[in-house]
Order: sequence, then structure tokens, then C-alpha cells
Amino acid sequence: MPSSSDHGAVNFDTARFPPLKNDLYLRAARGEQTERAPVWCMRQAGRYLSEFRAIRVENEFFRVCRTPSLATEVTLQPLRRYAGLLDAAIIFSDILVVPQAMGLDVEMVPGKGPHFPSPLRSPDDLARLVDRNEGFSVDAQLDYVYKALTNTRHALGGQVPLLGFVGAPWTLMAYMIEGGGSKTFAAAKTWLFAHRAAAHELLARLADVTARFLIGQVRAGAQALQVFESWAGELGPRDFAEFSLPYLARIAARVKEAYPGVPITVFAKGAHYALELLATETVYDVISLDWTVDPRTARARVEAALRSKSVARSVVLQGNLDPTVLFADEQTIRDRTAEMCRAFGPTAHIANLGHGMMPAHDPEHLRVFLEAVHQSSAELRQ
Ligand SMILES: Cc1c2[nH]c(c1CCC(=O)O)Cc1[nH]c(c(CCC(=O)O)c1C)Cc1[nH]c(c(CCC(=O)O)c1C)Cc1[nH]c(c(C)c1CCC(=O)O)C2
Repeated sequence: MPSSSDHGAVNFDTARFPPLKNDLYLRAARGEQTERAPVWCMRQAGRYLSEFRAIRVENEFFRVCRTPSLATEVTLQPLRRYAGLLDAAIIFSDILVVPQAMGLDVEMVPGKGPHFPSPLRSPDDLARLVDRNEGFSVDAQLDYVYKALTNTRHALGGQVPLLGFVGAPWTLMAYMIEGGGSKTFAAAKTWLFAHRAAAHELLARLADVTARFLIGQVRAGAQALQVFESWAGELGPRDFAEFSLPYLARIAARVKEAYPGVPITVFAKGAHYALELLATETVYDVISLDWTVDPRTARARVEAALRSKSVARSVVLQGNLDPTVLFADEQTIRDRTAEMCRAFGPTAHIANLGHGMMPAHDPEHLRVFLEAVHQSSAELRQ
């Protein structure tokens, strides 16, 4: 595995990366007509793959993220296993590298997920965050992600585009206050209603750091970007409009200002109510849908919203097979994938699951899904 950028200076000169051979994802994300739908999967690198578990036995989770040669290896594992079937690679990292960079400790507890030993308890704790300190630099803190991206972009050899990502402000804030996953998000939501000004301050600081981080990721080699608002569904429409949307919009606007040609996707999980706002009030090229949204309805709502607000831009939809369909038999997976492709229609679709791969998934069932997308989406276009 090439690991030339593990040590020493990183070469940020994009012209020196290998030429891209498969640009299906990039063309589709820009709204161009493609011969079939591109396909990739959230969490395509992960514990459902034995080759990933083998690396993890020897290496703690964040060590993998922080070691460019390991991050590259793990990013490439699904590309190797599903040779010719995936149309994008997503850099191996985590959304929680941003709270770490802002000064909070985060551990990945096996079988439990992320754990913050000292989460934010009250607005006074904002003083513990280092992002407003003199000399703080997002780029310096997260340079290891940039090195991983640069190294991976070289190692990919132009097979498929490389995606960078961040967690969105509300989702990161929820982790930083809850200290991990949560059933009710009572602590984080208490800030929204009882400490509203502090909540907005934190969200704004997170938007600033994540926007800078995305821009740095492009400089380091990312060819497209995705913003994960995984806990959008915990907010109703009223609070999404106040606490999520403005920050999502700000991030996309800042990235577009720096890199107008780099496609950017938003995945606001559970925010079916927000489709119109995401289409008309932000500049995300792609809106990723979870499986609770019917693709035909989503398409009609997005198109109607763009028309009624006279917004002249195209919005591509991504998604959205229920990941648990991969627990079904192969014929069911094929049937449900064909149905999904028909529901999205023959244009402006990037195929994906409605959320990430799960540790219990059979890797061969993912192959069935990928092959079915290739076949069904090509048939639709004939
Ligand atoms: C909410 C969130 C997190 N991380 C992420 C999100 C947003 C997407 C989503 O909604 O799922 C994003 C993420 N996390 C990971 C990636 C890598 C790229 C990829 O998608 O393949 C990406 C894009 C690796 C990971 N991040 C994590 C793993 C598994 C941990 C391990 O290897 O032990 C992987 C492969 C750990 C993680 N990281 C996080 C959780 C909740 C967990 C534990 C859940 C679990 O155990 O599956 C936070």
C-alpha cells in the first residue's frame, strides 16, 4: 500500500493526481444524464467486512483514522472486494474527529459506539472548546485526515472519485452534549430550548470549523463531499428550520464559494419534512434520502418547490433502500432494488442505501444490491 504521505509534506497539487477513469458519480451529481445510476454505500468500509475486522483487531478505531496508510487500506477494501461495482470511495474517518479537534476527548467503545468521557454539561463548558483560542487551526488539527485523503487519492489510481465528509452542526452538538448516542436527546435538546443563545453559538462555531474542514479536504484531494445530519429526525420541522437548516445552508454556501465545481450532498436523516427547504434554501447538489421517504413523492415535492420559488437549479436525489432489506434473500434484494430504481426514475439519481451498512450484513448481499443497481438502472434508461 503506498504510504508516501505518512511522513513529510503533502502534495496538494490536484493536477498531479492520477486521471479519473470512472466519473459516473461526478456527472450524475452535477445533474448530467448518465448511462446508469452510480452506486456507493454509506459505511461501505466497516465491520461487515472480515478484512476490516482483521485490521481493527490490531488497531484502535481512531488509530486507523489517524494513520494514513491504514485509512487508505480500509477505504480501498470495499473497492477491491466489489471490483468494478462501486462508483465512489469515501475516506475512512469519522464525524467525531471534529469534536476531538475542538478539544473534547472521544473514545470508540467496542460494541457500544462513541463515548465522550467529559461531554459539555452547561454553556460554561463552551470555554473548554479550543476553536476560538489564539493559534487554533482546523487544518493543523485535522492534517491527518488531509494526509489520508491525499494518500488515498493516489492509491485509488483514478478508479473512482474520492468523497470527503463531515458531520453537520446539530448532529455534532448532540454528541458533544449527550456524550454518545441517545434515545431521547433530552440533554442536547434542553440546550436548544433552555440555553438557546449558547446553542446557536455552538452551532455557529461547528459550522465554521466544518466548512473550513470541507474546504481543506478538497484541497487535500476530495472530489466530492457529503454532510451527515444523522440526527435531523430528532428535530421537528420548527426546530430543524431554526437549529439545523441555517447551518447546513451556511456550510454549503462557504464550500461553493471556495470550490463551485465540487458536488456536495446533504443527508438529513429523518427530515422528510425538510425536502422543500433543502432544495430551495440551500445549494446542495444532492439530497440523500433515508428509506422512510418515497422517491417518487420526494422527486415531485422537490421539483414543485423549485418551480414555485423560481429557483433555477437541478437537485439530484440519492438513496434509499432500507439497509435491512439486505437481510432478505437475494431475489427479494433484486426486486426491491429494481423497484427503488424505477421509483427514482431514469435521471438525477445516485443509488445508495437509506443509511449505512450494518455489522451483521452479509457482504455477498451487498454485491447483489450493487449488481442489481447496475442492471436495473441501465434498463430504465433504454
Ligand atoms: C453518526 C455518525 C458517526 N460516524 C458517521 C456518522 C454519520 C453517518 C451515520 O449516520 O451513520 C460517519 C462515518 N463513520 C465511518 C465512516 C467511514 C466511511 C464509510 O462510510 O465507509 C463515516 C462516513 C466509519 C465508522 N465509524 C464507526 C465505525 C465502527 C466502529 C468500529 O470499527 O469499531 C465505522 C466503520 C463508529 C461510529 N461512529 C459513529 C457511531 C455512532 C459509531 C458507532 C456505530 C457503530 O458501531 O457502527 C458516529
